Amino acid sequence: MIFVCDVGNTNIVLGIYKENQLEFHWRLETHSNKTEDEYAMIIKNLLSHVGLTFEDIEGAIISSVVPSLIFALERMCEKYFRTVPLVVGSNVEVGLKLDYANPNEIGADRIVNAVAAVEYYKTPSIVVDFGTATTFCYIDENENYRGGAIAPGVNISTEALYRHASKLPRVKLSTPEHVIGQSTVDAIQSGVVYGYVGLVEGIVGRMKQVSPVLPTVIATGGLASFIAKETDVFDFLDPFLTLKGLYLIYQKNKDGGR
Ligand SMILES: Nc1ncnc2c1ncn2[C@@H]1O[C@H](COP(=O)(O)OP(=O)(O)O)[C@@H](O)[C@H]1O
Ligand SMILES: CC(C)(COP(=O)(O)O)[C@@H](O)C(=O)NCCC(=O)O
Ligand SMILES: [K+]
Repeated sequence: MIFVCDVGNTNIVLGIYKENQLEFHWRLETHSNKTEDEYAMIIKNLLSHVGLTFEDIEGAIISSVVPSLIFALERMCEKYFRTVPLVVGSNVEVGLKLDYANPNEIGADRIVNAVAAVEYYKTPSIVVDFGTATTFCYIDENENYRGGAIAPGVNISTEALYRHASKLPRVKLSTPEHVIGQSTVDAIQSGVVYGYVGLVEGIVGRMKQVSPVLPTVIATGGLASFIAKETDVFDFLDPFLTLKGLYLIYQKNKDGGR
């Protein structure tokens, strides 16, 4: 079984692949100061809950946009799974041309998403990942990663509003009944939800305008299903795109590609 793990700024999403299928998946809170031992014990419990142990894990791959956790999770794999994990970004072949001023700068999650998009969907494509940030990545018809856009995420945008305006409360992320809000809470929900839908449709629309062929638009990330309910801009909703990409990269590299 193969352990796949994507560390985002809010959540760590992890899964177990067995015979090319994602058999189990879980979501943990990201704590950038947690140690390899702490994460190992959490994961030990999750595995045991589905009847697995560390010994069942034959290989591992990690992508992380939180640098301090790369080392901890690498150590965890070595110490508890007894396997050296592949880490996206360090000597791992992803099989995509990265057309970016400095390719080392690209978030590992964005690269992994692009790998999965190329494998599972028709290019050109736009991957929209709704996490702490919302990222948009354009992959052209020659399967080149061409960059994209990074916007403040849905939750942190809402958070900023409540933190910086004394009279505005923290509100639950929820679609209001009307765009014309009749209370402060309704008005904030309208601004956040419809504002965000506008942002997404706007960026995707502009990317379509500069794409020679109509791109396939794929949504992923923890908040994708929430936004997808409010717009028809997406062709596909694929919540596990990042884990799928990790498994593809694992397979490309497992036999000494490193
Ligand atoms: N099981 C879930 N279903 C729907 N939304 C979720 C779920 N778990 C977390 N979320 C939402 O997704 C957000 C995190 O999205 P994610 O893509 O994991 O972010 P990041 O990659 O930046 O850590 C959380 O803040 C939460 O609001
Ligand atoms: C843009 C991101 C913060 C998104 O991370 P996430 O929302 O998944 O936590 C991450 O991909 C990142 O740190 N990228 C580096 C900059 C870049 O991709 O150009
Ligand atoms: K992510």
